[in-house]
Amino acid sequence: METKLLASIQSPKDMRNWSILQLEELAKEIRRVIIETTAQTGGHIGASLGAVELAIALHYAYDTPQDKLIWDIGHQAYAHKLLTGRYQTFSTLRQLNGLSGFLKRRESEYDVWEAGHASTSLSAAMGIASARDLRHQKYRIVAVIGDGALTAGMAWEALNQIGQTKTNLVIVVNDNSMSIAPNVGAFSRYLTELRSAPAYTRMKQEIEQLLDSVPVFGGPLRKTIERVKDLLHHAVLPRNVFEELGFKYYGPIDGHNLSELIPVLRNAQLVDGPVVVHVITQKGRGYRPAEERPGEFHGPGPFEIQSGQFIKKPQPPSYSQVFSQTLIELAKTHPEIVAITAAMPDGTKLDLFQKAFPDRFFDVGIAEQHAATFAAGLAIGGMRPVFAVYSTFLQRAYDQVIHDICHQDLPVILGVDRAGIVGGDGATHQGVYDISFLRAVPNMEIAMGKDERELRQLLVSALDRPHPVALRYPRGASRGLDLTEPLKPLPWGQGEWLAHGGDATIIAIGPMVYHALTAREILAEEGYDIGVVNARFIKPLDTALLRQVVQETRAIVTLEEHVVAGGFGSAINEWLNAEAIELPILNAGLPDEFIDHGSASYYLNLYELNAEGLARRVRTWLPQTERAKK
Ligand SMILES: Cc1ncc(C[n+]2csc(CCOP(=O)(O)OP(=O)(O)O)c2C)c(N)n1
Ligand SMILES: CC(=O)[C@@H](O)[C@H](O)COP(=O)(O)O
Ligand SMILES: [Mg+2]
Repeated sequence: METKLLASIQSPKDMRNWSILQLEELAKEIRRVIIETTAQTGGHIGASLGAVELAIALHYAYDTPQDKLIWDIGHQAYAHKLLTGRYQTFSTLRQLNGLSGFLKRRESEYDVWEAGHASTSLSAAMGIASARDLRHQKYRIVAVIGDGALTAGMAWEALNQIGQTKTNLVIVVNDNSMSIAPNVGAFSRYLTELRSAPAYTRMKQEIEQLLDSVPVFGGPLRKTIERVKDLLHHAVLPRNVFEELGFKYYGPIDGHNLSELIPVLRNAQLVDGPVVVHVITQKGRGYRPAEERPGEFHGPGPFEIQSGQFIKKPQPPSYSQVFSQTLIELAKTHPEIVAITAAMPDGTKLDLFQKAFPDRFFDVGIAEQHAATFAAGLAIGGMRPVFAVYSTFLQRAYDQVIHDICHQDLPVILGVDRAGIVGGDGATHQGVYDISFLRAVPNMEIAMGKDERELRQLLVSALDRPHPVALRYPRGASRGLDLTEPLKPLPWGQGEWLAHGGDATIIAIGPMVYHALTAREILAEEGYDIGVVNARFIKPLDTALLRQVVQETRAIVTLEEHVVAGGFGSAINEWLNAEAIELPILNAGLPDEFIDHGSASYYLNLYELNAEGLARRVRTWLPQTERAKK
């Protein structure tokens, strides 16, 4: 791949005196590198291809890293990575020990803000701007936020403050009219209207340029000119929402045209007060399959460049798919079932439900907090809301779960998707905290089946519950079990004693049960007698079953793909303590540290949570418990 220009850049400074033609050539090289790399590694190709010119123009117009460039989410910032010294290591994107798929402060001084979750950039920018102002510093700050991320309340909370304080801050609204799926909501519709009013904006810019060209001789005349401008705004042109909130607005601007972008970004820096630069881009720009199928190319796995076909081994359906298909089956006879997503119809596979029941499906945008309270309202109104949400994004809605769903004890079902280690997205996206934070909330019931068959059964059972229920299931393919048998409920609150064992019993949750069963076999060959319990329920615990287990076993091992702190094992510890049962207990789970990108199987092995690792741990631990007794 010929990448002469890109290879010559060690830092953005190296391209700051280049011509527009050279920059356009650079954009082509960057696109090729993004396409060829993500074809191997997978990753957020669509958004990143759409922001190539934007990244070039920003680093060209601003004196980064002295000036602070903040990217919302960070999934669109591959060009930023390539321009800031990471071209040589770019092939390690999202791989274990390689570059993060998002921004990482430890990776580069150009990565001012780390994210992964949406809509944090404006608050962060406002915080940095306040610190700058309080410390009488002079650098510039620019935040890039997508139209999707602008559907979140948090972004508006920040706009509310920025518009009032009038600090110097530039916000680039990167508008491609897409979230992961097509963007939704009234504000998205409003942006579309703004997009289609270029004549309005041009006219306004022309008037302002004309007035700006009048020489200013001091205060009174300047005031008059400002007044004329204001009058013009009101008399001739309606002010848009950003202007009403106190921002100067430039746009809409072609986000792929460097000759347009660079001068506007430079102008924006000169304005006293907050500015919005509204930039129109195309998701997947420059790679036909991604332009044509932007949803599929938001964050795919590896693909074949020529055909745009994804390279996928045939696999059983994902847990998300099983969840959604089961919900569809149930919805046929339960007209009260409605499904909710917060901007993840594809990832949660609720897009299938949407096709089957368009009127009973709601995509509320990147608005997990609203989604949770909206679900509570639906429950009050007599519907049976099912909010399918990634474990990591449910974190956003914690207060709503406590205050709106659980406090009122409403029968909302949370489909907690991506529960466990997620792989390439890494630390910001791991679904490894939800047991701890949900378990603490009164009325909440939490379950996780050992496989997709149990997921289906648990969903049927959850429908009969008069309380909030969280059903956890992992990312990726299920086990491939036959799912043709008629749907029937599981007895609520009951675990499954799969194997008896005197030396120790492993009490596991979710698909970890299968690792426990294999560990039992490995240890059996060495003479250990190990039992296995499929707990199924994290809350309430099946205490009747646990009481029998503790009478037959000399030690307990808990196993979960979740942090140990406050997790499933902690629930068992609490119960043992409450019952004054003195048995040695080993809590196998994830440590108290953020877990970076890398495959789930790698981390399960590293933390000795897979069958071999668990067998190793039990083998070392059991003799210690015996010694301790003596
Ligand atoms: C709180 C939260 N919810 C959901 C997501 C999943 N997510 C990642 S990117 C994205 C779409 C963002 O759209 P936009 O900001 O317009 O950026 P684009 O991809 O279009 O460039 C979504 C929903 C997330 N990262 N954070
Ligand atoms: C950036 C982001 O938050 C999403 O695009 C996320 O990466 C999707 O994850 P899945 O691949 O698990 O759907
Ligand atoms: Mg978008």
